Amino acid sequence: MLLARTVDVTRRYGDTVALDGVTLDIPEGGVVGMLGPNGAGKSTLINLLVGLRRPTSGTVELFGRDPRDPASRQRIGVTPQETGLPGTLRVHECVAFVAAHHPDPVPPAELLERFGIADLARRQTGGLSGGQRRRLAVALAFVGRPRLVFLDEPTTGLDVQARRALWDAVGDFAKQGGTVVLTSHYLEEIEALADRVVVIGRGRVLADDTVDAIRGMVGIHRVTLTATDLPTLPNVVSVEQSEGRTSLLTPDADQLVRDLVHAGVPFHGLQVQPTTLEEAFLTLTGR
Ligand SMILES: Nc1ncnc2c1ncn2[C@@H]1O[C@H](COP(=O)(O)OP(=O)(O)OP(=O)(O)O)[C@@H](O)[C@H]1O
Repeated sequence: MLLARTVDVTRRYGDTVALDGVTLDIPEGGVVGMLGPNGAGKSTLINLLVGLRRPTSGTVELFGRDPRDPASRQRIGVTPQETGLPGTLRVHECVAFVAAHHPDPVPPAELLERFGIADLARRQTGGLSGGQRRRLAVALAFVGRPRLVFLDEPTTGLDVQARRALWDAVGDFAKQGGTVVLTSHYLEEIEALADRVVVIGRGRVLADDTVDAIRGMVGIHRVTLTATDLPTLPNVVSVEQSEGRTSLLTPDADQLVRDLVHAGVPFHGLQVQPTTLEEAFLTLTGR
C-alpha cells in the first residue's frame, strides 16, 4: 500500500526552485533515506508531504488524501529540523502533552525508555543539552503510534552513543512494520537504517535505489593531472578540461592511476580527491 506520494511536484520560493518535478512513492514498511547536500530540497519535500507547505505545481498525497487534511495527519509523526520545546515543562510532561493529542498514545515512561532518555524524565526541557533535546524531539514523533514517521536530520548534534541508541529505536519501529522517511547528509546514517535511498540534488531526484547500489555510485573519485595526450582509459565516467588540467571521474582511482602509468604517457601534478555526493550524481546522471 502507498502511504504517501508526490507526482511531478515543483516548489518555488520566489526565484528559487527548491523542488523541480519530483515524483516519489512511499510504500508501507521500511525506512526510506533521503540523501543530499545542503539546500538540495529535502526539507521542502518533507514539508510538502506533511502538509506544512503546498506545492507550486504537481500533486502530493498522504494516505491518499491532501496532506493538509487533519485525518491523514493524525497517523504521522514528524521531527522537523528544528524544534522548540517549552523550556519550563519537564520531559515527562512534554511527552504527556503530545500524548494527549492522540487517541492511543504510547505510555510516556515506555516511550522514554525506548529512546534511552528515561533518566531525564523529571528534568525541565530548558535545561537539557542540545543532544538530549534532539532525542526528546525525535521520541515525540513516535508517541501517537504513527504509521509513517518523518525525521529531518534526526541525529544532528548527537554523540556516537546517542546516535546509535536512536538508530536502534528507529530500526525497531521499522521492524515492527512502521514506515520512516528520514533525511541526512551522511550515507553512513542512511546505511545504518534505510533499505532504500533517494538522492536529492538541486531539487531533483538524482537516484532512487538500494543502499548497495548507491554506495557503488558515490565512491566516485576525481583524478586530476596535467598531460598533453591522454589515451582513452577504461572506467572513466567523465572527462573535464580546465585551465590546462584534465579531470577524470572514476569509480576506481587506484586502477586508473595504474592504467595511466601502464599507458606510458607523461603526466605530472597528479591529484586524487573524493567527489561530493552531488557531483558524483550529477556526473552519473549527466544532468
Ligand atoms: N522558506 C523559504 N524561503 C525561501 N527559500 C527557501 C525557503 N525554504 C527553503 N528555501 C530554499 O529552497 C532550497 C531547498 O531548501 P531545503 O531546506 O529544502 O534544502 P535541504 O535539502 O533540506 O537542505 P539542508 O540539508 O541544508 O537542510 C534552498 O535553496 C533554500 O534556500
